[in-house]
Amino acid sequence: MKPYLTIGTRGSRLALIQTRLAAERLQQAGFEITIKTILTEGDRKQHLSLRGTAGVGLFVREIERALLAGEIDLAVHSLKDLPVDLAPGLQLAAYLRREDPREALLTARGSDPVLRPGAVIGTSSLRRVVQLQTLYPAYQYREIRGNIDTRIRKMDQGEYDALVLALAGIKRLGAEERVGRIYSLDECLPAAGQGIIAVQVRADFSLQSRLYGALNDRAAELAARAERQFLKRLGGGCRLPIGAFAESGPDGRLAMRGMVADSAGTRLLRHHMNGSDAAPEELGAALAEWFLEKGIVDWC
Ligand SMILES: NCc1[nH]cc(CCC(=O)O)c1CC(=O)O
Repeated sequence: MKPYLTIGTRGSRLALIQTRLAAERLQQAGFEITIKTILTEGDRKQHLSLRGTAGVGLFVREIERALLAGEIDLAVHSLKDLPVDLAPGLQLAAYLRREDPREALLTARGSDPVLRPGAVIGTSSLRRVVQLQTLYPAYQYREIRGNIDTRIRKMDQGEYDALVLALAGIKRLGAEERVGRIYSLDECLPAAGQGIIAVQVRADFSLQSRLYGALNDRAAELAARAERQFLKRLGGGCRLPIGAFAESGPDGRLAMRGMVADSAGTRLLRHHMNGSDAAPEELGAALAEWFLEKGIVDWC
């Protein structure tokens, strides 16, 4: 196998940091790495609302096209931005160790999370709004677009009093000093795959197994497979706010929680189940089944 690999990634600062994490490990494993940045439709349309199905895969399709065309050998993604259905012929070969999956509140001063009633909190995620608005009803949640650095700048300019963002991205960007508080998983379940970096490749068993050996974290893989199966079973065109988090414990156990709400947040269900790390997809599917039996399809 050739020791040269070209990695494709989005060009955002976070995407490049994540790609370098993977690249350094591959260099240690003896590969020579070139990084190629790819402009995606999502990057071009930063200002548009990505809520609903319109946003699915916007950050991914051009990268998948480059993979299929052989312009790159692997792609590094934030798993939560990857649609459950990858382009035909492409697969995930490895999952990097999960960064903290929780959500964080960022304020301009970082240390002071006490906000006045009516404070404007920027988030683009309905999943975050429906979970947080019942706990913190005094705040106004307003949509915000752009990559993380752009969002922080908008807050510093006074457009927002605070932001809710994935702690994983904040940590990787080294912006922890902005974090005013961290929401527990009981307060706000993350998006499926949040905090996990995934490596996508063409079907090529030899490259896949070498990437798996050099990069894969088993706990992240189990969580990713359970959480993505949960999404897949709930999916089918209708985009309700969905949270999911799976964690492997002792004795081969896999524990998972899920949250599904309607888009107004008036109906919100949470449930958890245990399964086996020998069958992460089964656990994700069983948990999804519980929600489907509650009739969430009628919430679409
Ligand atoms: N949707 C954008 C996105 N994709 C990945 C991350 C952060 C890193 C991660 O969750 O792995 C973010 C920013 C955010 O949601 O705050």
